[in-house]
Amino acid sequence: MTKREDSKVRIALPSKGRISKPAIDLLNNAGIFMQETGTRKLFSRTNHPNIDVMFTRAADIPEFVADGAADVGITGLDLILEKNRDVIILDDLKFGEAKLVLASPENSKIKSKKDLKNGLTVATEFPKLTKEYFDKLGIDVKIVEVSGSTEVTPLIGVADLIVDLTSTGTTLRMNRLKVIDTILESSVRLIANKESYKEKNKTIEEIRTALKGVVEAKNKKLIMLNIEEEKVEEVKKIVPGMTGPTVSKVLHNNMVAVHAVVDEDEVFRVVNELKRIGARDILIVPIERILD
Ligand SMILES: Nc1ncnc2c1ncn2[C@@H]1O[C@H](COP(=O)(O)OP(=O)(O)OP(=O)(O)O)[C@@H](O)[C@H]1O
Ligand SMILES: O=P(O)(O)OC[C@H]1O[C@H](OP(=O)(O)OP(=O)(O)O)[C@H](O)[C@@H]1O
Ligand SMILES: [Mg+2]
Repeated sequence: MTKREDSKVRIALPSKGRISKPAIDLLNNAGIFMQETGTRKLFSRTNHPNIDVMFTRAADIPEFVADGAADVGITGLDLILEKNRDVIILDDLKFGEAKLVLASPENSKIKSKKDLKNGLTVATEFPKLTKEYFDKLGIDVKIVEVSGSTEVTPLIGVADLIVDLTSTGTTLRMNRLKVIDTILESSVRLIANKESYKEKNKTIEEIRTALKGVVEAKNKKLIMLNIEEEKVEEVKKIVPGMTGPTVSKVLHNNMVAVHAVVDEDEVFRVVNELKRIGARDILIVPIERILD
């Protein structure tokens, strides 16, 4: 495919599957909105005249970005490494977290890595990563490439082992499979075409910054409270904040208002500790973006 000549930045997004909606939501939260929507749309303009979007299968995105059909793309690290295309990985977008694992049937003789031996058959959608894994171990296996439902292959006698993605572990359990080893920890990445990254650097960096701001804010809350001025040092110990909490004077009394960013899973502890030292009017507010 030849490289597009225009100066627009085209973003390749997964058209279906589990990372499609979160990828679109991420762009929207970063202030980039598709103008044309609909399940069968392949291209869309956005609210930014210099950015457009292309929808394609997640597995094809590394290829389309490498050959310049798109300038940047959003897809899983598993697919980026499996397809082995020459792209720049810009950022971890911290969704679509899954492990690529080697698994065997619960009743199999292969119970751990040390039971692996030459001649086994392994079914997978990831032949390259599977081959690299076994090559590293110096074990010669037969790899059967499948395009889905990998977990049933041991049950129907097609394979001794599988290499597949798992997140909750439900599919493995349902098919009576157990994990022998983790080959890769994957999540969704922002990738760029090498030439585009040079030629269209300003717009690509703007997109990257906008997305990063949303990713940074994801598991964070803004905490706001009022407290007596002399308690500020105690507050600082409880709420470390990003670059220290912001403290501002409240008129008419000896109170100060404190603002700080807190990890979502710290909120429970922080609120209880703040209340204990006399904090009042506590507000916990969602954050849309953090730009440093
Ligand atoms: N169980 C999972 N949990 C989290 N992320 C996953 C999981 N399975 C896959 N992913 C991530 O999502 C990417 C796309 O997988 P998904 O199965 O949604 O798309 P697809 O295979 O293109 O679509 P479909 O399965 O509908 O044909 C994977 O490459 C991986 O990065
Ligand atoms: O650990 P779990 O949460 O059970 O997830 C694991 C399943 O998720 C993926 O399949 P997906 O749902 O994308 O369906 P697919 O096989 O049609 O791609 C993967 O291929 C596993 O089958
Ligand atoms: Mg799938």
